[in-house]
Amino acid sequence: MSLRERLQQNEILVAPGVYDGLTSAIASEAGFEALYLSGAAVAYTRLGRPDIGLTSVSEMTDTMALIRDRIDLPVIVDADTGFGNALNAQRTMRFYERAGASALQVEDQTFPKRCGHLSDKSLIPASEMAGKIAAMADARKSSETLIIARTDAIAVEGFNAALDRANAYVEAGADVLFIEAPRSGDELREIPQHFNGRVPLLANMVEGGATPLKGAVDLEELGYSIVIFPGGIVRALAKTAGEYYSSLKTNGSNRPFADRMFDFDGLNDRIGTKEMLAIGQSFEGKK
Ligand SMILES: C[C@](O)(C(=O)O)[C@H](CC(=O)O)C(=O)O
Repeated sequence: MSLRERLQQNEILVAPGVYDGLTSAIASEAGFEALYLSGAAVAYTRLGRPDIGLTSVSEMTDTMALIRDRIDLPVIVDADTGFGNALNAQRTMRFYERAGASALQVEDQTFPKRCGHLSDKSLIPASEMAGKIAAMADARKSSETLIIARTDAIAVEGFNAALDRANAYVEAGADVLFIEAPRSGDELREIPQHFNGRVPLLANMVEGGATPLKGAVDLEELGYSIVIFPGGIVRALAKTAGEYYSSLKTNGSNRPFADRMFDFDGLNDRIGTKEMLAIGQSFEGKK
């Protein structure tokens, strides 16, 4: 089922953040129907840096291609600002689509962007963003590749201006709206009331960010169609990694940490080593 078809169902789509083949494989095994390739998660893990526009379109495209080679689920990919103007955004559309993206999320910040939950953001004019969305729609090979328009206006121009921008982005051809960082339960509630089912809405849950955290059931009830949990996996893994390395440094051995990690077979089971080797052998005429 395409992402577009899935969004016609009433049940909210929960897309966890991923950033490589391993996280995608594990998330897919956990039973999710779609994944979110988070720019923040790529910046955090590959660069060890904040989400402030440092990652390139090539790094994101490579990551998308690796994920597509590993799993079959629809992947929503973070395209940040499109990595420049409308022409850059078209190139990003072509790259991501070829790498296997099912949806691109593009935002109206100036370049270099910053995480929507950091302060001091700035925006391009709404008309320029509308042009970027139209340019991306023009560049896509398949109308099944969705354009998710994000506005960061709440923090910069206020709540009503964000709604105005979002309306303009739907006019320009956005398939889904992502109003970034509502600051209260009221704002979170008012967004679906305003759009009243006219366009699917995405909610973004960032642990410790500007928006009160809600679960998928509550967000579905409010009227959201998609919820992403983009950076949760990195926050979980970074905590474990810190504890793991300090335990190894202190103890000179992984024995005290053994019940918190896979052993050799455990990890191989997780990533399907046996099955893969068997496929390889079958092509070598050994079985
Ligand atoms: C959605 C987001 O753009 C991302 O890169 O995943 C980030 C999330 C985060 O920083 O945790 C965002 O700007 O909200």
